Amino acid sequence: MQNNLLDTPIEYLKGVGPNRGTLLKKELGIFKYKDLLSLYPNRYIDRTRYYKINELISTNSEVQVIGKIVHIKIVEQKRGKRLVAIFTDGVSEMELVWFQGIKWVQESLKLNEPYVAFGKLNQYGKTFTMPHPELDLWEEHQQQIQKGLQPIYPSTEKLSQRISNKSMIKLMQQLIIETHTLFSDSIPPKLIETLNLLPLQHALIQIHFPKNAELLARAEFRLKFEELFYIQLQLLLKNINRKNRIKGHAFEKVGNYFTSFYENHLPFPLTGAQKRVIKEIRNDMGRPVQMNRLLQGDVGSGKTIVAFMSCLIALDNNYQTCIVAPTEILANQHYIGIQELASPLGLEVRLLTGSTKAAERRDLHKKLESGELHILIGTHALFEDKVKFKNLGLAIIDEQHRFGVEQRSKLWKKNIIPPHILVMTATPIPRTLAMSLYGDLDISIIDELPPGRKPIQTLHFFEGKRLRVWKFVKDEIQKGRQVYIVYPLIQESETLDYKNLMEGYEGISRDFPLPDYSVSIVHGQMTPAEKDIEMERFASGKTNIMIATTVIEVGVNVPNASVMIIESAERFGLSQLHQLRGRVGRGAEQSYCILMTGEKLSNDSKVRMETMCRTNDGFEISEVDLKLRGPGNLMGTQQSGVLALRIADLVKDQEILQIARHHAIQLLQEDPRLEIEQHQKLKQTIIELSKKSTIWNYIS
Ligand SMILES: Nc1ncnc2c1ncn2[C@@H]1O[C@H](COP(=O)(O)OP(=O)(O)OP(=O)(O)O)[C@@H](O)[C@H]1O
Repeated sequence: MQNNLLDTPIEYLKGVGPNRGTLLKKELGIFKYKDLLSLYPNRYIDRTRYYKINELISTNSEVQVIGKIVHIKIVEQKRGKRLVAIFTDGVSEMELVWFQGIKWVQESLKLNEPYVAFGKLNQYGKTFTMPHPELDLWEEHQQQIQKGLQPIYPSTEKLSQRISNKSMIKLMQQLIIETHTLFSDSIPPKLIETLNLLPLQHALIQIHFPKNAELLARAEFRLKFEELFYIQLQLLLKNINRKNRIKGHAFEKVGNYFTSFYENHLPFPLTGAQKRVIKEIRNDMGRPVQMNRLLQGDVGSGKTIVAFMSCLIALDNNYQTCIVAPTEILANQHYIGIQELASPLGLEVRLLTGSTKAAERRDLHKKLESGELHILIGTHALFEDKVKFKNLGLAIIDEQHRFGVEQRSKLWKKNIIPPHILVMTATPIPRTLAMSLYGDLDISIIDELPPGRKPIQTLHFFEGKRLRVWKFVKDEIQKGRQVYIVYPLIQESETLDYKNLMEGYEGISRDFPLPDYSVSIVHGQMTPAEKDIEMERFASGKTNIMIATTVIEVGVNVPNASVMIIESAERFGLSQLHQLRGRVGRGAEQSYCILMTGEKLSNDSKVRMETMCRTNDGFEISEVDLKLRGPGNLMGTQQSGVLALRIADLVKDQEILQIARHHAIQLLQEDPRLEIEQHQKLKQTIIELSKKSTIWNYIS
């Protein structure tokens, strides 16, 4: 579809004009013919069936009835006037009612002429009424082309006042008449045949004006497939292009650091999954092509050691490495973990965050430039221009969400040959989202937990059971364990009665008094140094209880902490709950996660609590989260461009997405540059899409 007519400004369409045109632009972002064409209906109403009045049963459903108006009256009541038309099909009667536009309607109604009345039903006593029906003379009704399922278009309050659904249908009919000869397929004929897809022209007509449910389903499939297929092609092409275009360091050498660590200093045997993933990374880094790999693993699956051993590959080839984390606490945790692994090898590991002192920074910058510094760990402070590596060979980016792409590319600019990139995610991402958001990256998954872990037991308690929970906590502390208690808010919300952290702190200090118990507290309003001191007190076992807000959500590693209590758990999203729970279960002891909530829970909250109690599998949890919250919310707004799908839905259309990805991969295996004749049209479409696509900008 690349004819100029489809690029015509929408106001030129017959029936639109400047005023409606402005509204369409403002309210629905429809600027051109082609934008209107892809305004797909929200739903459809079956207008193939005509009801007799004595067949009507349920109210609030939309029905159409054939009959004649035999009498019109105006009824005056305190609340105002209404126009009532008695409508009969020869056997029974019902009432058509108008509260507005009474004069105009009254003048236009014709007595004893056959009409089709369509609308929602109400019932008063035994009488059915239809307020503000869509009323067509039978003769006109028959002439309308549209007789199957009637589309209901997305609208807004403002728009519906000026363009009714009926007018929208007329506009769409007009548009299709004018443009349908221009729709031509970009999907290669072979694929259309393999998947038995409706040709584009049919699909577009059927999506707007479906003859029947079966054709509608085929049209939907075709258009959803096409949308997802094009996105997948763009992502995969991006990956191929990058591999062709962007050189990388070939780290062929397996040297002393890696070997010595593997042979002499491994703190534990690696799991099969860790070994497999390290191999994948090593293969990637051994080739003269930039690595762009996503490392996914559930909480506690052991990503840190994989990250560290990847660093060793670069270091063995005389290149530096860095690890970037989204928060200071997380950067700090990485620093502690990596430092511990690195110390037997005599590596220089440093931490750079917003709170690093000037003198420390100066020293760090110097060592970074001279190459004395091997592994730099930090926050986004690492992206500042002043930070200059001698030779950065690998950048590991720990992300909660896919953000910071521009910043990431800043790292590249620091080198002529860009570093290999390993993106780590703290939260498992549902497969479909991973395929869409990270479809341009190669993916490694650690799908196995270290051995000997006892699954965390998760229990949900209502507030009323508080004493029982406290008794349990005391017993666990008695056994030498440590406990986290997490609160959602720092300051009391005016509107909602949630636990306040400080109040909680006071309460807990009372319920768990010195000298038998000691309590640490960490929250967002403390300085990083204050947080560190408190974390350290807890980590070293000086305190038994850590009270915190979600600052401890990711990255905290205190194996002796075996109880996690989450207060007002209904306030947290699923992935947050799962992350918090992941702070326990890191040692050999049986661990517990206790979800405390108020008595009244929304349905969503119930599902969240049930899911948490049912499973420890982060991937399963992220699927439920995706269903509850939708892709946009799940991944943050930054991705809205990528996820602004016109017809497909990443939750409901997972199967179609997989088919689309499969065929996109297959097609590019045969023809990685889209060079063969039958793919030219497709190539053109993809180029056009990529020009304006947020996907493209977003990834580069
Ligand atoms: N193969 C293994 N065998 C035994 N213990 C392991 C193994 N791999 C990692 N661990 C231990 O498991 C714990 C969790 O590992 P790590 O901190 O790397 O997890 P993670 O994947 O980064 O999770 P999170 O994102 O929750 O921090 C650590 O205490 C680590 O020492």
